[in-house]
Amino acid sequence: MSVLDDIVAGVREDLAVREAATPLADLRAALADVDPARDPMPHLRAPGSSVISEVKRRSPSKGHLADIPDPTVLARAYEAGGAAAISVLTEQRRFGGSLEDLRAVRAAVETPILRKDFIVTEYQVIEARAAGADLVLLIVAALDDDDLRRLHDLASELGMTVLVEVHDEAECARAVALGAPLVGVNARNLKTLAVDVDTFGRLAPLLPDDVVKVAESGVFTPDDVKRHVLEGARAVLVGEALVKDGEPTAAVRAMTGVGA
Ligand SMILES: O=P(O)(O)OC[C@@H](O)[C@@H](O)c1c[nH]c2ccccc12
Repeated sequence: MSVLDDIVAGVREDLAVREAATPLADLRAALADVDPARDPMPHLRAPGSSVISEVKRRSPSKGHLADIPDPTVLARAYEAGGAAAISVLTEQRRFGGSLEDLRAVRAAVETPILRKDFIVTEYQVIEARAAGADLVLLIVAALDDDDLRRLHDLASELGMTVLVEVHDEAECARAVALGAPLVGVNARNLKTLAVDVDTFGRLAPLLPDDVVKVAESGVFTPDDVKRHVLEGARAVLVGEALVKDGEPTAAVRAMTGVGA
């Protein structure tokens, strides 16, 4: 079983527990009371690099990264640095996240919030919106074309923006066929978990000009951002470098507006 399959299997087990506790009909009813989704696209399309700053405690590849006892403190620091969006990992087993983190962060800032998880069912999309998420991640490698389309359309109907994640040429073609306006190229190979920083530059030319392209994983410095901007990135998604930086506001600011 690949690492991704393994993670998704755990996600499905945890999901079954939540589904038993909160029926889909209750979640749908809760949508009526939720703040409308915030649109990250104007900020992402603005000149110069944008940063999607991630709240990430640990990962399968790196293990422990940061304790983050109060994610709202980190989120406010990201917002002060000018983050275009804040990504909150909600996967529990491997990344130490939760929907509770997402709810707390959403209430603490005005910045659009991305639910970063392994979304494979409609329940998770509705759950994301009910928790306040403004964006959801859909990982092409984890979905067949029908599910990708269905989940993409559902998220859009709920007013959310979808970040479609690709890792290779074939997945790029699937994202293009979907018509996704926001595509993230993850430099981390989901089979080996190794980061290849050349991935973005290799895949970006396969995506249409008007697609907002996000370079994900392995971005540590403003120079890394500059390189990806020259390769066609509008934004970078950064986790490790920011959660380990003692001055996250300054770190986000230094990665913002590169190439403007
Ligand atoms: O910590 P990094 O190397 O800056 O990476 C952030 C982000 O790209 C990474 O967390 C990520 C990209 N796609 C994902 C999908 C699921 C979980 C995590 C991810």
